[in-house]
Amino acid sequence: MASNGDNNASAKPPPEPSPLRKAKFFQANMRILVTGGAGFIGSHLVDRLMQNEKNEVIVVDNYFTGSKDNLKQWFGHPRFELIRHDVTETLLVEVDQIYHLACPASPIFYKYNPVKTIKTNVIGTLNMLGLAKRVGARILLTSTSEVYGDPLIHPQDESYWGNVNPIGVRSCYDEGKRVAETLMFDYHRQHGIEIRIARIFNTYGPRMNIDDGRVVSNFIAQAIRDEPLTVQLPGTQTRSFCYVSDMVDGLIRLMEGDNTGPINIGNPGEFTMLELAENVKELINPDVQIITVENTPDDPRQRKPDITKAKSLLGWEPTIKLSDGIPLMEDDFRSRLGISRKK
Ligand SMILES: NC(=O)c1ccc[n+]([C@@H]2O[C@H](COP(=O)([O-])OP(=O)(O)OC[C@H]3O[C@@H](n4cnc5c(N)ncnc54)[C@H](O)[C@@H]3O)[C@@H](O)[C@H]2O)c1
Ligand SMILES: O=c1ccn([C@@H]2O[C@H](COP(=O)(O)OP(=O)(O)O[C@H]3OC[C@@H](O)[C@H](O)[C@H]3O)[C@@H](O)[C@H]2O)c(=O)[nH]1
Repeated sequence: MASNGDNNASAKPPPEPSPLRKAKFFQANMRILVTGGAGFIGSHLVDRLMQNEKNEVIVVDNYFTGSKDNLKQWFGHPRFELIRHDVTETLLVEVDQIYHLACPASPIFYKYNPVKTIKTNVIGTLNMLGLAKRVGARILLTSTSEVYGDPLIHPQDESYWGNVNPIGVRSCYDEGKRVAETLMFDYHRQHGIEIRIARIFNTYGPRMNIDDGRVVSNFIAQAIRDEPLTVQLPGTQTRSFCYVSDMVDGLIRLMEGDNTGPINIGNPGEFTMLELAENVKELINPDVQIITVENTPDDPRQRKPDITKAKSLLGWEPTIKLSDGIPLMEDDFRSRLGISRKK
């Protein structure tokens, strides 16, 4: 039985996987569902999963923040399927693993229709757990560092219960993900479902929406367009940024390993938003201005993952530092914006 190192053993054994898994003469491909697979992290995950020719990948997405364009290299591939589907509706597909990512992640998008964000987190996760129960699939939830809210301990390890405003403008996401984690553990204890929970810290890289609103994409797009970098006040708030290929590696290790989690996956390198702006300015456009602008309510003041568990239980740690990741993302943004580097 998988464990997170704590005493969370389930009452029942997990459901049996498909009989094909035990077939003597026929080795079926691993069928993997990725919800939210047309989004930023999801599409990179799909690319990695598709590299293994023993994997069949099914993506479901409602294209709220994702795009078919992110998956176009796989259209027509015999091991790939794309379904337009909203996870708040039930779904029945025969799969062995479910990577459940579907949920808008950028604050401006998750606040846009907060009731829908809660439904996506709660009803969407219930639906995917129901599917996992029915077909005996292992399911991984992409939870978030936002479950720690505005953390009062630093860095954050997985034993910290968090400091979350239950009625604020970010609660649809923070509390939604907290309920999603609760549902995962209740299905695990009550029905023996094999679960994995990743608590993802801020992730960046190619394919982020250019007008996504998140800080790294904002600063890079602004620097390329010669627009001032908008540091939200006070500018001393911190974040820790993980490059997307490291993130995907961590998610796959978690899925394939024996630990339920929750496990923090993120890069412990910590920067204030002013430092991030300085870094982007230096790397992309030394002439660009940095200005300060108003912030939004309940913005966490500090965030940095303690990744002891990821290191010891998954043998994982990030390999790409911010100063190497920013130029990789710049290349992608320049080609999509059609703005080449100044001579
Ligand atoms: N990127 C980060 O920094 C970060 C940090 C913590 C957690 N996460 C989590 O990782 C996951 C992916 O994040 P991302 O950065 O790739 O975001 P994203 O917005 O690029 O991707 C989310 C995908 O889910 C789809 N989606 C949203 N609601 C849906 C619904 N109801 N039904 C079906 N599809 C739906 C979107 O269209 C999109 O393709 C999310 O669960 C997010 O909460 C991301
Ligand atoms: O233009 C900007 C945008 C943002 N910021 C600041 O940058 C920091 C990070 O903001 P982002 O919007 O990128 O992301 P947040 O850290 O608030 O939320 C993020 O973290 C956890 C994930 O689950 C969420 O999906 C993700 O968006 C905040 O302090 C914000 O005030 C700026 O200074 N300027």
